[in-house]
Amino acid sequence: MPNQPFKPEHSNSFIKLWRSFGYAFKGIRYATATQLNFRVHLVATITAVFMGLWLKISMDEWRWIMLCITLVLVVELLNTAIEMLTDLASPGYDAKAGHVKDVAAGAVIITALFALITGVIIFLPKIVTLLTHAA
Ligand SMILES: Nc1ncnc2c1ncn2[C@@H]1O[C@H](COP(=O)(O)OP(=O)(O)OP(=O)(O)O)[C@@H](O)[C@H]1O
Repeated sequence: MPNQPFKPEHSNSFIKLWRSFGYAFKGIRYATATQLNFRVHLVATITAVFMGLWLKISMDEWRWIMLCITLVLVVELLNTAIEMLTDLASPGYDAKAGHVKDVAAGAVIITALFALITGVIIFLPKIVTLLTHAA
């Protein structure tokens, strides 16, 4: 039926919950397949986790790294959703549509800078110590 919101049928609440997980992972798979930026963030995430294990960072430092990873991935997913919604609502040129995308991109940059600075603060002194001891 046209103009009716799509609502899949659910026989019980467990199946409803299970399907919600499925839709969420479908969204993450879609972002991974279509968004280069999201794939770059995933590579950065894996690199940060391996560096954390290699450099034996403290539990407190792990908390900061996990916060950065979560923030960066969540903001990138929201940015992707905003971009897609903007393209749906405004397929042609519209200055406001451009501003919407620019503002969302601004949120990604701020989060990525926060993650970068946190990573430098945590990892750089340990790498310098390793290198000076190796020399
Ligand atoms: N409909 C539009 N009207 C006006 N300006 C737009 C429109 N769509 C995009 N823009 C401008 O072009 C920029 C890039 O848009 P685009 O949709 O290519 O996003 P992107 O950041 O390159 O993301 P991706 O490459 O992941 O799709 C936007 O930030 C905005 O400034």
